[in-house]
Amino acid sequence: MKEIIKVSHLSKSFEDNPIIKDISFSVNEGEIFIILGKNGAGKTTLIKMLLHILAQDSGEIDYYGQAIATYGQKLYEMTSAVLENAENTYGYLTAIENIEYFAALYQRKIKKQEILQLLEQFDLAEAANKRVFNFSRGMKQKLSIICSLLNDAKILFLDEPTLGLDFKANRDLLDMVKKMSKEHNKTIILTTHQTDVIKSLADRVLLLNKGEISFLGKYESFIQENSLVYYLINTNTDSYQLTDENLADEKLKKLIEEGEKIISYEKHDRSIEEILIDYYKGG
Ligand SMILES: Nc1ncnc2c1ncn2[C@@H]1O[C@H](COP(=O)(O)OP(=O)(O)OP(=O)(O)O)[C@@H](O)[C@H]1O
Repeated sequence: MKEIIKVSHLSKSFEDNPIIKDISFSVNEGEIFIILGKNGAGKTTLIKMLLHILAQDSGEIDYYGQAIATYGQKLYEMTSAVLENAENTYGYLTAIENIEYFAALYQRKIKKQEILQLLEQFDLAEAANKRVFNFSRGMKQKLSIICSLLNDAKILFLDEPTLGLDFKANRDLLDMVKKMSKEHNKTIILTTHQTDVIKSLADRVLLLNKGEISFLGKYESFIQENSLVYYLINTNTDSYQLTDENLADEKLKKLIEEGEKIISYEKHDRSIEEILIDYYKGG
């Protein structure tokens, strides 16, 4: 697997407040790499450094073995980004005009038919000729994503891309991201708080905690290493959680002997939500 981004000993503080502390990792070509961490963990800060929008205090970021600073304008041909709350679209232009504008910016010829198809795909066809300042947040987000896809960049950064999207748009976006990675070999670096996004997309995850990496590896390993089976007994007055099956059986017998009314007795696998809550509590 080809390594395309290499981050070494990266650090960043804001007003003496360390946000990223000496982290190192690399991103491989064609993978979907998800950066996780609770609110304020430094995900957006990290992405901005990877895009050279924000300068690091120390450490190196290399693209294809070459320092990020040497790329200049070329970095913007190689990468594309939809940042959190970013208003990359223009309110006084219509949806079609925005797409035409961005296509021209990226020197890409695009036919009206193709624009309409893109809008259709994201359920924006009806708003094609409406000015964007009247759009809802979700509609603007969808249009931003369409525009970010126009430069055909090899590396795509998506900061909470599904925020504000309705169910269908969410599903369409996940399908599209998966297709870009698996069929078009694009590298996707994404942040999200939504576990359906992690579950359906993640090849590898990086978990930021107090500015450090608390997990880096394949999504399957993340789940396996943190997996936990437990047994849950619910009575009409209380609930008991035990990790050992024999102890759970004994507890159940005892409760029955004591005359407790058992509502349910279930085996559970710890979910990704529970795993992340535990990590985030620790940070
Ligand atoms: N320009 C800045 N000046 C000062 N502090 C900043 C600046 N940008 C970010 N921070 C702080 O750095 C920390 C990390 O912010 P960041 O936006 O990277 O977090 P995040 O992981 O993306 O959070 P969220 O999940 O809420 O989007 C926060 O405490 C934030 O207040």
